Amino acid sequence: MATYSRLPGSVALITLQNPPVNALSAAVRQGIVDTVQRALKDPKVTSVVICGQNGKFCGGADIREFAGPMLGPPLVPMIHAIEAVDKPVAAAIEGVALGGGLELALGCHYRIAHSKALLGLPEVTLGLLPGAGGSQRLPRLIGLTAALDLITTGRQHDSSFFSSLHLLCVCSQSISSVCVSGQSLDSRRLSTLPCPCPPDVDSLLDKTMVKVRQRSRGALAPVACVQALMAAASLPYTQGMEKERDLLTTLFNSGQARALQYAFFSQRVVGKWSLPSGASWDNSAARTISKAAVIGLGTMGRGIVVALALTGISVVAVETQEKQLAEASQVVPAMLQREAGRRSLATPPGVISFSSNLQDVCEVELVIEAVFEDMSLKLQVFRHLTSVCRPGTLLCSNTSGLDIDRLAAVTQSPGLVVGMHFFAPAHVMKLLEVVYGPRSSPEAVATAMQLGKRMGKVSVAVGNCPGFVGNRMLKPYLEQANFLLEEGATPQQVDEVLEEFGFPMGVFRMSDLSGLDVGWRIRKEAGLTGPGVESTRTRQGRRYSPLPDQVCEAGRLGQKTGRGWYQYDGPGGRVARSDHWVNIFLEAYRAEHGLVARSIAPEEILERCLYALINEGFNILQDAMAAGPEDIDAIYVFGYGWPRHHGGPMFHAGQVGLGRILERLQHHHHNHPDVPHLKPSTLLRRLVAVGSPPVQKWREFINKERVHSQL
Ligand SMILES: CC(C)(COP(=O)(O)OP(=O)(O)OC[C@H]1O[C@@H](n2cnc3c(N)ncnc32)[C@H](O)[C@@H]1OP(=O)(O)O)[C@@H](O)C(=O)NCCC(=O)NCCSC(=O)CC(=O)CCCCCCCCCCCCC(=O)O
Ligand SMILES: NC(=O)C1=CN([C@@H]2O[C@H](COP(=O)(O)OP(=O)(O)OC[C@H]3O[C@@H](n4cnc5c(N)ncnc54)[C@H](O)[C@@H]3O)[C@@H](O)[C@H]2O)C=CC1
Repeated sequence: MATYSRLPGSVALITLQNPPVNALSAAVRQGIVDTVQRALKDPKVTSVVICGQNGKFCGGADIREFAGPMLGPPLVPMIHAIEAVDKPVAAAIEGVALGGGLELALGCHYRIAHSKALLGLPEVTLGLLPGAGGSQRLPRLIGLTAALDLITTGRQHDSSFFSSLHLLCVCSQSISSVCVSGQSLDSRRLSTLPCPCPPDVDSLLDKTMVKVRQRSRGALAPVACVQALMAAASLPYTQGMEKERDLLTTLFNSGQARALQYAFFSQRVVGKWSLPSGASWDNSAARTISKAAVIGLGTMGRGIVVALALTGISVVAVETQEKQLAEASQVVPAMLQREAGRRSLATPPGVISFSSNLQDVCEVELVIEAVFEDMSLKLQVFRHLTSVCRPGTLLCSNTSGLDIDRLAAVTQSPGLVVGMHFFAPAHVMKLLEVVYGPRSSPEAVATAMQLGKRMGKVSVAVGNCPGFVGNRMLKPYLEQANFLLEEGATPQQVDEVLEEFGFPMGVFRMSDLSGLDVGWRIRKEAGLTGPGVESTRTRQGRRYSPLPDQVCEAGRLGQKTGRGWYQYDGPGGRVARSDHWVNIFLEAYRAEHGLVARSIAPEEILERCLYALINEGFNILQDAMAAGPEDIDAIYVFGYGWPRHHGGPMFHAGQVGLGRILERLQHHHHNHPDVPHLKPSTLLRRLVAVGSPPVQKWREFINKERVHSQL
């Protein structure tokens, strides 16, 4: 709702009230319409101020209402009516003015903001465009060039940024006084202004269109945003608004908008974690960490040190290899400086000390181990840590998938051991899997989750199983990609199909970037390859492709060696080019194993890679290794480049139709009975049997089925 009060004198104050962010629900919109009418009718009122309760102006349209029928007064005529009134209306912005909130402010005649307020039009991130006049009013106020950038990226900025664009009349530490009465409002109605455009407007629009198509392949909203701004640049306001409405209607009814809105809420759902034990975010206290240590300063350890230091935590960084230590002590401060600059932090706040002696971690409150993926080495490090650290120190491992319980078992306090699985580069990637074992205490989980949040990560609590959630699902995906090569595909063909779907990189380009030795080491650790293991296409009772092992044996470890599934300009090169060597190698491999190459359709490539991964997601939910589909989807969107406009693998399964996924898995499993990952999961079958409920209902269904022992 919105409340009305008369300030001493002649100012009417309208306060939006809809905690936590005063979103424009039907009730708030009705409140605005009613209170503006009241102010107009009151002869004593000469000006109106609109503000938000609890120091927040408005977080935009109420996203929760998008799923139901539109009730209450529509936003566009409401804002238009405000702009048309003959008493000056000012928006007094504190906290946030986002989306529809900023559009409301653009309909007001004046905008003043607290210096710490955050403003922006993030609709594109929800699969929409600023459809309450924002795409037409903003460029008329700040010019086409700046509006294109803001609307197509959805970026949010503080008041000083918007002051410099003349969007705000006042930006100060206090917004208690506004004096706007007695001046002509003609020039204050943004819909009446021309849209300032640069001389090369067509070229600007063309270039922006190319850029947005490259940046988010297959996403509809950024393209529609550019089209709406083209209309603002070339059409009168009324026609521009018609274009805005048409584009918004198309977007609003698209699966992409539903996917992106689901992704918004998933990110928040995973913060409200709960464990099978009943421990959860609201009943488990977290410790605040101020001193931490990182063990092993390779690829991951360096990034983790930077991520910790950026939050103001003092870090002891330990590395046993002299050369690695010397290199890290040069590289890490530079990485820290660069990242602090990128985040506009004046000076990196945390203090880092480098050491080759594990004894130096004795004073810290939390340790993150990031040594090689080798269980016996990790056990040795954990034994050592438990003997040198103070009692009560949290011991965490960055392992990609090894058993956290085994590590916990060699320590004095198994309850204080959890996995903190970062993603490379650890100071940049948003995802953190927090891995709990049966003995991990709620306090340890809560502390790791909160530490992740402090580092700006999306932290997801996951159970302890090989590969945890993300890598466990990646395994069948990679496996299918390798099988497709055996059957006749090339790395480029597979990558093109996956990139067309929206992944920033196909599976082979991604593997080259991560380093092919990472998986090789894991397969060796699992006894699947290495000296003494026979080079057959069946291992441990199931189909196995030795292709990636043989590529590594040829010294091709990906970008780092300048050769992998592709060739690069040299070690560390970034541009992937197809490599004749790979084609010859694949032909020789197929001949050796009596395989006849066939032409494989893009649909088969996509189905086999994605549905095998999704099927494992259902197995993970069934095993209670993830609390719900949102957890899996957040992991894939934030850690594995799953295109956000497809919501995440589990959401995508719902969009495709669970019946269809089941039918295709059955088909592929029939053709490849020696691939257990293609056998449809029991949970998937159960969901189809009960009529394929929407993804939002799965958590409840799974819990019920578990109680009745159906899973
Ligand atoms: C605001 C934030 C920056 C706050 O961040 P933080 O403090 O970190 O808190 P959070 O945990 O993120 O959030 C707290 C809490 O609030 C909930 N929440 C936040 N924002 C919203 C919101 N806008 N609506 C509802 N709920 C919100 C959040 O979920 C949390 O709750 P919890 O989940 O229970 O924990 C940050 O939250 C943020 O960035 N929020 C999003 C801001 C945003 O994106 N705003 C834009 C919204 S879209 C918009 O405004 C759209 C438009 O302007 C277009 C006009 C729409 C017109 C209507 C549709 C008409 C359709 C016509 C065509 C169809 C016709 C036909 O079919 O025929
Ligand atoms: N590289 C990746 O993309 C990811 C790796 N991981 C995991 O992170 C861990 C580290 O991986 P990377 O950084 O890639 O390995 P890396 O090989 O780049 O670095 C490991 C470092 O640990 C050091 N080290 C070995 N034993 C040590 C000891 N006893 N004490 C101190 N330092 C020691 C090594 O000298 C080396 O510098 C592994 O468990 C890996 O599975 C997790 C996520 C992603």
